[in-house]
Amino acid sequence: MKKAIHFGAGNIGRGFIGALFSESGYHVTFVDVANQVINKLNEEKGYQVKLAQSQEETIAITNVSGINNRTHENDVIEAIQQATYLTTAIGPNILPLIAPLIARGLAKRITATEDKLYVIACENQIGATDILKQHILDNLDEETKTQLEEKICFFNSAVDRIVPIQNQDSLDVLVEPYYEWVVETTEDIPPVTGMTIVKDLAPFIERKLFTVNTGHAVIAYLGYLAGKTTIDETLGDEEIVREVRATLKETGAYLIKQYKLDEAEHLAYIDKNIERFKNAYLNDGVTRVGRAPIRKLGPEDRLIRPATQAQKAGLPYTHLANAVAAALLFDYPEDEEAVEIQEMIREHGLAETLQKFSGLAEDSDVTKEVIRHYKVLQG
Ligand SMILES: NC(=O)C1=CN([C@@H]2O[C@H](COP(=O)(O)OP(=O)(O)OC[C@H]3O[C@@H](n4cnc5c(N)ncnc54)[C@H](O)[C@@H]3O)[C@@H](O)[C@H]2O)C=CC1
Ligand SMILES: O=P(O)(O)OC[C@H]1O[C@](O)(CO)[C@@H](O)[C@@H]1O
Repeated sequence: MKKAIHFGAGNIGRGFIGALFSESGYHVTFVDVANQVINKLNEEKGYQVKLAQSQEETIAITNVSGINNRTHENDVIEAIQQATYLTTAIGPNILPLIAPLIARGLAKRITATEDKLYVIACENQIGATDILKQHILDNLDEETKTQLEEKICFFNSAVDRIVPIQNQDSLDVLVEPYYEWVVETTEDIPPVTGMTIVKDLAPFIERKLFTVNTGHAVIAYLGYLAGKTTIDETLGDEEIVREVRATLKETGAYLIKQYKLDEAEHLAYIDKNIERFKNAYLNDGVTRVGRAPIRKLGPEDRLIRPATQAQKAGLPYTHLANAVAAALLFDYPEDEEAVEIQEMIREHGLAETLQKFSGLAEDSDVTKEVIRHYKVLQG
């Protein structure tokens, strides 16, 4: 049986990527630090993926097991020897932490087999696999690096499926029915059900990140400010729906210009995604979708990059600036990054905060527009 090793047995790991490998006839070894999940995977050897929709539909996932990478490093290295695919869905900030162990597994593998291994990071981040690859290379000597280039293939990808926080007592995962997994390669690679291959990922990942993720983030931050709990509840507020659509028209104008997209098709894509967000069966919390605001306010991420790109192209970005202001007001005390932003604003002010986390010059037009909106939202 073909094997895949997947880092991160969380929502996307079990509910999307691991599930697709299992459906494609692979044995999936999940690697995670969550002992409870790993033990359950080894005891139950399967779980259900439940579709968040009115009619009940579940998919049985079989042929799975788990390894705890904190306590069983050698087992992870062994599993890397056996795998055809190595994937991650672990969070962009965790990639540097798992890279040293992956590097050890790859160093052993390239001396033992000519078989190719395909590495794909499935994270909400532009160039996540390139970033993972760099962290892996940083842990290898020059000779191993050269051998690695011949035998290990690294492909960037875009992953799109909404998977909310789950009941932690069960391995079962509730997911939205829709999904898209786009992988960039020109090679012929072993087929995986549900994987779409493209030669150039840039338009796909930017379209996805700056529509699905920008839209979702706007709802989360405005919803949080309005005292809402879930995404669908927030979208019951027509004023917020208008603001989301206006923001996505701004990212859309940039995407249409940059990638020569068909305008009508892109507007339909925006509408489709707003409908996806309204799925009440997901019961998706604004604090999950708004999580990790420092990452979300990063220069290349879903709010800042479309704003700075729009500004450079002479396109409007005022609704994006409003979204950034709302993100700066996300003071959820259980989110470490939200707490850090609030401390930074208190101690150093807004302009310095945006300079530090978003790479914006303190006197830039985007910064000025964000500060203007911040004052309005703050009331
Ligand atoms: N949930 C969603 O709807 C979507 C999430 N994504 C992306 O997928 C990635 C994963 O997101 P989720 O599955 O929602 O997160 P999650 O929190 O459900 O899963 C992450 C898993 O990684 C594990 N982990 C954390 N640190 C680790 C370490 N050092 N070593 C091994 N395992 C570790 C955690 O225990 C957890 O099981 C993120 O990059 C996210 O942006 C992308 C599309 C949709
Ligand atoms: O997973 P992140 O990057 O924290 O952001 C949450 C976002 O990603 C998703 O999980 C889906 O791509 C959405 O639910 C949301 O837009």
